[in-house]
Amino acid sequence: MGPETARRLGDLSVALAVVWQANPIWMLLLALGTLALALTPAAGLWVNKLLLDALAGGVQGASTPSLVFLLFLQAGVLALGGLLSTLNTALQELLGARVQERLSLRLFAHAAQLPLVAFESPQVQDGLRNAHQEVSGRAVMVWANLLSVLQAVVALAALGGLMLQLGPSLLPLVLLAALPSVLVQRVYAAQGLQMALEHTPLLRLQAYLGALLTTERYAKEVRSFGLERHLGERWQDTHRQHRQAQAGLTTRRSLWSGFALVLSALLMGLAGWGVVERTLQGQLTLGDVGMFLLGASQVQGRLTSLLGGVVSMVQGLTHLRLLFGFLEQPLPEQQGLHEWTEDIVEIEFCNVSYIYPGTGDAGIRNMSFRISRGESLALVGRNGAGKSTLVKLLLGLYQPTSGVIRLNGKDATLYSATSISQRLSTLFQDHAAYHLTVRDNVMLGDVQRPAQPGEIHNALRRARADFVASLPQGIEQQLGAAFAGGVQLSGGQWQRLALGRMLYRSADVLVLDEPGAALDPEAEQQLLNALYTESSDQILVLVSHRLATVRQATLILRLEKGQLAEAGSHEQLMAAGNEYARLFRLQAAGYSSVPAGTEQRVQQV
Ligand SMILES: Nc1ncnc2c1ncn2[C@@H]1O[C@H](COP(=O)(O)OP(=O)(O)OP(=O)(O)O)[C@@H](O)[C@H]1O
Repeated sequence: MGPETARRLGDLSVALAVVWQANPIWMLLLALGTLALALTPAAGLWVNKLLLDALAGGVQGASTPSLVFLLFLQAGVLALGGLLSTLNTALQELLGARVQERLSLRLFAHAAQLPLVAFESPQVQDGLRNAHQEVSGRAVMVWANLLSVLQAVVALAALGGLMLQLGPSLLPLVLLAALPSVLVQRVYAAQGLQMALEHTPLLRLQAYLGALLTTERYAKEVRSFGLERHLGERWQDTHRQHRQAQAGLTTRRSLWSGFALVLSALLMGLAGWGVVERTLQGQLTLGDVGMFLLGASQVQGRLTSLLGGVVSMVQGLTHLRLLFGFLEQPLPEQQGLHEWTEDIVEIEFCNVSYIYPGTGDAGIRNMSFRISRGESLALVGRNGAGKSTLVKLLLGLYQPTSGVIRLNGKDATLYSATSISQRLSTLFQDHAAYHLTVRDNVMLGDVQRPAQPGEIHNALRRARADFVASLPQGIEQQLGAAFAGGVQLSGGQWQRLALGRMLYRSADVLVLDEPGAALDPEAEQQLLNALYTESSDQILVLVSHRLATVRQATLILRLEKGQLAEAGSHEQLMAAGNEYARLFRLQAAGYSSVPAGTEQRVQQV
């Protein structure tokens, strides 16, 4: 057995185990129903032959009751087949939904454990997209395909037995006639899958462009920049590329299928001529002719199902490999890592560098500093200086390329990232706006503890989210445009909720990346003043471009091109008189001076 076959068999057993775990009784019922269904074509055919022979005999005086009995028997076989098909379809749907649920949860759990840096890679995004598509009923389909193969084998054996009664050469001819179509199906199914895989990045781009045109998040910008047509054309371009490739495949498949059908009709004609000849010679009855005519197409149908079932099963397993391959991807080593259980009272970066994979030198280099409980750290610097990268390292979202991050003097890499992150709480620059209720937006900050209304109100009060009181349904108010009854908030209001979420979590370290992004300067100053005083038993980390808001920080780090350019308190940095001092004076002058003539113009307005 080759490695490819061995892997397929391995995948088959995993797929069947998944279905079994979803519901073993339904799985067995489906097997029983399918095998019972396998016997109905031969039974129908045999009753049909008896009926035709009885009718032919009737001319010479066959009994009416036996004819009626045979008619009822035929209707009964038909009805049984229909019932079994309906039952099987229902079982497949029910099983499919259960399997989808279980596999989706496994996929989400796996994706959640992937390191952020893997998540940011386009290859992983492609893999995730492909894997996500396969969680639907694919595993159940593989089981159904396997059953349909068994069903076809049983049905073929029964039908073949009947056909052999008509002569030895008929069955091989009929079987041969089904082969060309199956071969064409096999070849083009493989090519279709290959194309789907090659087109994954293109299809993801297409879906992304479609989302830009249809989701509320981008609607504002798309309209104000008039991007509808431009984005629509780019979407159409990706769609056209995929459509053209697909059209080529469809055309070739259709031509070959047509050719296969003609070949198959010729072979069937040959077999039919044999039956007619023997009937004319009196060797076969009218019932036998009827049995051949119906049976030949039944045998063809079953053979097509048999080979088609094998093809679909192999194809299904190839698709499932995309999912299994994703789930088999190694996750960061968690074994041997300790659970972090202490309060974090000190963070130390020792010569820490982090370079983004594949970028050469983007990231941060040789960062060293220490900050303790009750102190605050401010990160300042131009766009792209490395502030957010440093924050992500501190949050454990990235692991240092070199150097060590120490928490309370202990190497952070020896502890599980999840247990450390429970001690941290963050307000991200691009924080989420959950289109759920106000309560949800806050309590998502700590889903581990039961939500206490008092604590939610407290977090909202500390975040100065006073606007919640004026919402028609207070903290139960649905927010955003995604669902009915949602109230839309301003950028600053969403940010205050994100702040409430951060404060709701009782953390040792509070990290605020650009809290002033959506707050007016006064609100930002008030908020930070409160945080500087309220967080006396926490460590506060703040990223800001407004230097007025960082002057109270215990330690200010100015980053430049990924490196530490200046470090010290506000007073020390001002006394040093370098870039920080220059920028601070520049910003302060900007706030205090009113350009000449402005007052006069304002009065005129
Ligand atoms: N996911 C990423 N992959 C590759 N490079 C990145 C990634 N994120 C940031 N970078 C690069 O790393 C450098 C530092 O970026 P970072 O986001 O830390 O800057 P920043 O100081 O937070 O900037 P800003 O003030 O604009 O938020 C930049 O050169 C940026 O291009």
